[in-house]
Amino acid sequence: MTETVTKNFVIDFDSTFTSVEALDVLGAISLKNHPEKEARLKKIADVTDLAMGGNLSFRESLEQRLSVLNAKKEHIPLLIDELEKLVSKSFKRNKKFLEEHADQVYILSNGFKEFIYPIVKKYGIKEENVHANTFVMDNEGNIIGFDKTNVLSQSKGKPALIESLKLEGEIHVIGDGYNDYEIRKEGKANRFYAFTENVSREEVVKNADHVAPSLDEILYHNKMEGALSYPKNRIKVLLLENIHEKGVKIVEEEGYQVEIYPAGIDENELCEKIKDVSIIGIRSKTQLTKKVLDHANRLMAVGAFCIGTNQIDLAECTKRGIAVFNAPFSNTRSVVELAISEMILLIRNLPDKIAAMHQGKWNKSANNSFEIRNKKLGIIGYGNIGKQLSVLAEALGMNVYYYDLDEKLALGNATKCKSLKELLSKVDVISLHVDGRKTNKNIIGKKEFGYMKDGVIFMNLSRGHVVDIQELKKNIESGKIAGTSVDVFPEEPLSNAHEFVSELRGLPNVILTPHIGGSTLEAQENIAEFVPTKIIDYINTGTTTNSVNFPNLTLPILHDAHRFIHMHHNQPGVLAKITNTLAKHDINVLGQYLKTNDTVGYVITDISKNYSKEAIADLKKIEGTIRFRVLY
Ligand SMILES: NC(=O)c1ccc[n+]([C@@H]2O[C@H](COP(=O)([O-])OP(=O)(O)OC[C@H]3O[C@@H](n4cnc5c(N)ncnc54)[C@H](O)[C@@H]3O)[C@@H](O)[C@H]2O)c1
Ligand SMILES: O=C(O)[C@H](O)COP(=O)(O)O
Repeated sequence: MTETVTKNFVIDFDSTFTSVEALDVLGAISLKNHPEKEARLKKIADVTDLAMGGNLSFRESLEQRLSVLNAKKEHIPLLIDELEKLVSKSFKRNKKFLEEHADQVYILSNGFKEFIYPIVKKYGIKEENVHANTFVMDNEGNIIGFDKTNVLSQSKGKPALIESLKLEGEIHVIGDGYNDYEIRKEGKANRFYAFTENVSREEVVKNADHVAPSLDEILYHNKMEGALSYPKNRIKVLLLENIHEKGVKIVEEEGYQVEIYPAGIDENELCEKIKDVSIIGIRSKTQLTKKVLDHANRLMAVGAFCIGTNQIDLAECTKRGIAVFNAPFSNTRSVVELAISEMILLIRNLPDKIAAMHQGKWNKSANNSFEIRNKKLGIIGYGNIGKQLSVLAEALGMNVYYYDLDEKLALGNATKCKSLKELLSKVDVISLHVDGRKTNKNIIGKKEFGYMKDGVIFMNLSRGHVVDIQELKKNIESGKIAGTSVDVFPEEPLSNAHEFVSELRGLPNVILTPHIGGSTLEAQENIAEFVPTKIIDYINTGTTTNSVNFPNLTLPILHDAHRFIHMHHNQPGVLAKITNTLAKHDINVLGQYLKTNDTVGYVITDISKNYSKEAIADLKKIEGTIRFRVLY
């Protein structure tokens, strides 16, 4: 039989249990109306930093800080109120762990018991396990010093105190300061965790046995059950292509490790970078090919921070149990506004007129300038963008015609065309809004240009490969097409530093834009909020709402239960095998959810917490299993 060793957790208070230095907060309270408030607060913070980095003796720092604080007894309840709100997030999250392990949890602080104990007792921590300094006050309640006989007010006080406790078992110290590391340095602890959730000090991190960005990490490292099945700081996120800062902030605040990159990266580089990444965020440029996915050993989710997902090998993602999310509506309006503006510019021949003006040519004339009112607009692809364009164009007085592969409801007075040929031969302005599926390659080529009316306006804001560029060029040069706008190209530069190469450069009445249909700040902000929220929900609860490749399931939040997430190839008998395995291991099912699509099945089982490791092993072994994970 293996003997389990008792683990004692010795936790620092300031900037560890709480996210701040208590004396800084006390200073903000006690110096509220003091004329030297700012200078004194700065002095307190500077002195704290010097001491925490090991560059000033603790006693000296304490004396200096108390002397400028001007604090009184009556400030202490106010300080407690403030600090209660500032308990570190991962300590708040793991309250249950602290309560359940109250005998092994100690607070060891050079701060003051008068405010520490009232806060930590709410987390089940015992008074006798709280070791800290105590204030000395005068008769009027002014804080005039501290108990100098307390070992914690002396240099190397923490190791000395730990020694005096004569704890049985291992001692694991958790803290952000050099004085916490000193316990380990003096040989009084088995491990020192540099706690970096609130502050990271080079000198401390450098000496740590383990750097812990959260309490979850420490519990996971010790194989102890905390609030989370997996520490968020272990989840690496790679965000490419200049994703809006709001998106970066959301994933950072979730506690993930985030790396950002301003542009797209090529396949080989991506193969390297993606190896230990759990979540990748891309836009339209980054190609997530089978080769890249072959290197993605840990990938759980892909966020397409755009509408199109043709740059992602969705089938391969599904096969590997990687959920893909996009932002299906967040930039729709931006594309439509650009399309409207461009058709007005083109029908009035403005690109050439504007260019001429810049060369000093004044060409005032109504020749080849028309209104869009009463013109026929042909929309190819009547999806979200196509429909939105239909509504706005009609409001401007256009007669709308559309063609879509699928049956679509005609909005307003729009007229459905039975074939692409019918649409192309009827309309004055053509706007392409099909999706980027592979079979849409060159759907507009020689034959299709041949169906179009002379003097037509042609616009592509969908995907580059859907138009045969050589044929487009010929038809512009021949004058058949009177005006063109192209926002998307078969080959696009990887970043703003690369040259844009295209045969369309320099042609008359042609607007070329650098794939910016969806590039408005409003759209980018909406996308940056939408996509991470879906991914975080998926990671935390298994919810797949809005996933483009997984069956969509919206799941309840887990309360006091564990969740088994089983993803498998859609083949007969898997659900029965899951049920049998659960029964075989006597597992109490609290709820079950199932959804399948053509290729995969997604089964969620919420269960009581008691189950064996063998049950998990058996569930993973079920034939057809793609991915299995446990959440709590
Ligand atoms: N330029 C940009 O910056 C920008 C921004 C956003 C979206 N887009 C692109 O715009 C396109 C449309 O986006 P959406 O949100 O409307 O997509 P969507 O999926 O809602 O609509 C696409 C529509 O095209 C139809 N379709 C597909 N192939 C067709 C074909 N060969 N003939 C006729 N109809 C066809 C589909 O049935 C669907 O109704 C996508 O390619 C998207 O990637 C570009
Ligand atoms: O699919 C999209 O939403 C557009 O093509 C925009 O892509 P982008 O985010 O790369 O500009």
